[in-house]
Amino acid sequence: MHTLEAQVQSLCKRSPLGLLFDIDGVLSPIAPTPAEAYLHPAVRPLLEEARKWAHIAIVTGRAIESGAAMVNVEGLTYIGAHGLEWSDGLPTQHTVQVVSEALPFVEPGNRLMERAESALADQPGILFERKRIGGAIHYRLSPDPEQARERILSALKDLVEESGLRLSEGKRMFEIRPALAINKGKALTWFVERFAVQGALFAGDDRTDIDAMLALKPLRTQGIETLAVAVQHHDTLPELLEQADIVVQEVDGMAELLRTIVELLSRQA
Ligand SMILES: O=P(O)(O)OC[C@H]1O[C@H](O[C@H]2O[C@H](CO)[C@@H](O)[C@H](O)[C@H]2O)[C@H](O)[C@@H](O)[C@@H]1O
Repeated sequence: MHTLEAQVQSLCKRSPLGLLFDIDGVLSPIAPTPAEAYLHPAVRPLLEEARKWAHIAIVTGRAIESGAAMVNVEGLTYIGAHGLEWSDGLPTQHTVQVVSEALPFVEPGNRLMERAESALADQPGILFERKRIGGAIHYRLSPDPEQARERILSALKDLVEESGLRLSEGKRMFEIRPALAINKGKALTWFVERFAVQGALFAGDDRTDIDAMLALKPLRTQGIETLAVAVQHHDTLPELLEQADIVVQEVDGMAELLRTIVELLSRQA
């Protein structure tokens, strides 16, 4: 069994190196609402250092503009909406590319969010987060989260099926997404190919991050060294932990791991 340190050391020797991070629950502690979430204070300076030696991607379920505004480091690849939106650098300074297959879902996604807002208008503690395509329906602030979850599911099930979109689930929220085979796994594979990286680390904490962890596995057969990092919280899914090579505790643990990576890379340089 390799120690965490040995695994990280071995990965950091690979060049080019790719480091890919989810945001919420990984670089940013979970907050009551999306707008209240902020980057862990140690993370920004560490990413600014790490980008000197590695290709870095921020792979988030948030709309790209929202995720990038939180991280706010130039020179990284920003990938939003689970792989649908891309930007080479901060979207305030670079063009956002939207995956072309997703464009026909813009209007249906808007309509579905409108219908969801009407259908759930009387449900307390629900927050609607609009995105370019579809959006998220949060129930973290609901007085009875389990009741709210069931109510959202039953209100949306038929609407979603009729619309050609799909529902996915995250922490205390549902997401309306295009019914396309584009996810964080696809995004990770594209990023690895694009920069021809020989080592790739992905860190995630939630259900949609499992796609990215699974996408690391076939890379190993191509000789690419990979590391799947699970950031564990009280509510972490066992399915995510099963796919992880290493587990760190909470966002503090992630920040510590990032510090270790930066120290290793700077020593090598
Ligand atoms: O892929 P991620 O970067 O982890 O994004 C996943 C979703 O994160 C956000 O929601 C989650 O974090 C919020 C702030 O901490 C929290 O209030 C909410 O309960 C969580 O589900 C974001 O708002 C979503 O758009 C992302 O899809």
